[in-house]
Amino acid sequence: MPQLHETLVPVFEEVVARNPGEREFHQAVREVLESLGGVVAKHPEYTDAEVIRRLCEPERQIIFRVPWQDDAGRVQINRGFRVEFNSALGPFKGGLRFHPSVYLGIVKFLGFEQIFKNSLTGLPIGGGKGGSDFNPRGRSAAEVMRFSQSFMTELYRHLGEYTDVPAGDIGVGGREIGYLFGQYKRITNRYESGTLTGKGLSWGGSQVRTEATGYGTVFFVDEILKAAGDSFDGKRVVVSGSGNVAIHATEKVHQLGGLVIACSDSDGYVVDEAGIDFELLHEVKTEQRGRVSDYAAVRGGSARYVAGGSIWDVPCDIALPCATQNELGVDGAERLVRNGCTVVAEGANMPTTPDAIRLLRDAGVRFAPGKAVNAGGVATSALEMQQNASRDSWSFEYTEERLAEIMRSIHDRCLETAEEYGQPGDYVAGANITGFTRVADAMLALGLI
Ligand SMILES: NC(=O)C1=CN([C@@H]2O[C@H](COP(=O)(O)OP(=O)(O)OC[C@H]3O[C@@H](n4cnc5c(N)ncnc54)[C@H](O)[C@@H]3O)[C@@H](O)[C@H]2O)C=CC1
Ligand SMILES: O=C(O)CCC(=O)C(=O)O
Repeated sequence: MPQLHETLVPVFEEVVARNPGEREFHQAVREVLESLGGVVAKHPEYTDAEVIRRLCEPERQIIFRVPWQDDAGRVQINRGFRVEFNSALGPFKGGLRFHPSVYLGIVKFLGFEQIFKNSLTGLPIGGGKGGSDFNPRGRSAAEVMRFSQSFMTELYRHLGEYTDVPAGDIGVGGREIGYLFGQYKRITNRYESGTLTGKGLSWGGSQVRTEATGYGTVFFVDEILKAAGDSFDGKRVVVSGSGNVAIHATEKVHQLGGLVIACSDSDGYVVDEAGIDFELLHEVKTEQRGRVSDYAAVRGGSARYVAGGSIWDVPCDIALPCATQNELGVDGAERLVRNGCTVVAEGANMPTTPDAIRLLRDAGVRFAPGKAVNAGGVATSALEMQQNASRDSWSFEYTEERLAEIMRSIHDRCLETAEEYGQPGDYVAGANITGFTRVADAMLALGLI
């Protein structure tokens, strides 16, 4: 494990002691602190003002009961969370995750990552995240609606376009945002569009928000390739997951001349040598709420379903983990390297374990972290807020060009910062230092908050 700068050792020890059992949160904090040695050495003012210790402590954490009734009339109780991590740059901003694995440590790791990601976008948004241990799998639309309404019945009092603005994440897409926004509007008697993003196009949503995280991921990889005089042309790409991010990453890879040959869900993966048909995948996974095994069954011929197993066994030039945290470990990384993969870029949040990241980088694989690569989703959410505030709506083409421009700028600033701190080509250091510096300077300017 890389050493921490001496002033950061007690900071990390304190994070572990004060947040027991929150493994993913410790992991996310450690990964950022490992990049900040050069920054604290150059800028003692950050340590003097305890900026990093303050950054590791959320401004506010909300945990609440979510009671709801299932279709059989039984009472169900879930736990809801919203961690409002840092608002130095703007209102708290970040998605809601509905998944049975959700607990405080997951929400805090996601909220912590979100601070630096949102800072990297250059837009005025702070960091937060929320969710529930509610499992939408197998639930009817009516059950999801009743759950979402109950969730919002508590959460609404903490939200607002200048306070805290949630969006989607795993298990929360356009349907759930609709139920949540409907309940917010009903309770507050305000059509406050800027309170949630990821809305439908006919009721305040933005063009490209649905596609933005996947498209942005691929725009970022395109910049990595261009920086080496290369392109997507003819590249074989493996994309894990098969949800919002994975589907739209697949679509954009195909538009740029690459071929996505595999995708997955938590039960198994599909290899499709003719290229994953993203429209069919969208139909099966998003519309019908099916599995990738259903995709293979409908697609027939070119598609082969593998139950269980690891998608990282599939030989590729570029790997895009787009499913969930810690899904790519040392075994998967070893296989990617052995099979000649040269670029790994994280569409998901923290999908690669620290050991796997080290292995990839030691083997010369260009590795880019989620907080930079997948920032296009939240950036387009901020564009949705701009449109809501000005009662305007932009065209698909204009919004996509803004997204592409933001991703280019994040990419270039990561490389420039990495160079400035003597780590040329290191996207992890570049993303962490660039994201940190903007927030840290704002925290210094705003006094002891
Ligand atoms: N939706 C967004 O705008 C953003 C999402 N992200 C991140 O991207 C990742 C995916 O999110 P979404 O696509 O929005 O969620 P989603 O709910 O639309 O899709 C998640 C997908 O991952 C699959 N999955 C879950 N666990 C898996 C496992 N162990 N192995 C393989 N597949 C698995 C699910 O079957 C599902 O297809 C998450 O890490 C999320 O935090 C990051 C930035 C923005
Ligand atoms: O659009 C947003 O506000 C949040 C997206 C998100 O949850 C993420 O970037 O991980």
